[in-house]
Amino acid sequence: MTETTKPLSHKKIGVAVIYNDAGLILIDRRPDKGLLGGLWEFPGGKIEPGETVEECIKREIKEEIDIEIEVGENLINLDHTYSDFKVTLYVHICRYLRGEPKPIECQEIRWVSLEEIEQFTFPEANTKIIEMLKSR
Ligand SMILES: Nc1nc2c([nH]c(=O)n2[C@H]2C[C@H](O)[C@@H](COP(=O)(O)OP(=O)(O)OP(=O)(O)O)O2)c(=O)[nH]1
Ligand SMILES: [Mg+2]
Repeated sequence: MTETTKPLSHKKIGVAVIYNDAGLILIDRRPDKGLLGGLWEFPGGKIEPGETVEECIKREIKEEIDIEIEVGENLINLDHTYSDFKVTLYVHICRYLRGEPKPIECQEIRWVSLEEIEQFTFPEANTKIIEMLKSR
């Protein structure tokens, strides 16, 4: 018997952990329909050809949430394999600058503390990110 295995698609994603001046972190809830539907995430999206991670993060946050941020240090880069695709998440710590957050591509946005974040369900790949944030 011959097994044909299609290579998994591999997405490279810039991810923002955005802190405001009160020390809260911005999270958003993915649409119910589609991939990882209804789960909470840190805002971000696909890195386009020719773009740096920092440029990607700034652009995605403007497009998806309509706020301005300062992209700071790299927290972690991590690979994760879901059942039918792979991701590499390039995660940066960011600072909220200005603008009223708007749920343009998500269903809900919240500012939460690191203690509260436990109560929200994130994709599997995020476990490590949250662990890293707690150990800082
Ligand atoms: N932005 C973000 N994406 C995350 C996190 N954790 C995690 O596993 N991901 C995954 C989910 C998605 O597959 C991918 C983000 O890509 P995306 O939301 O821009 O695009 P997508 O794959 O949902 O949609 P598509 O354009 O491929 O149809 O990274 C996270 O905390 N933030
Ligand atoms: Mg996205």
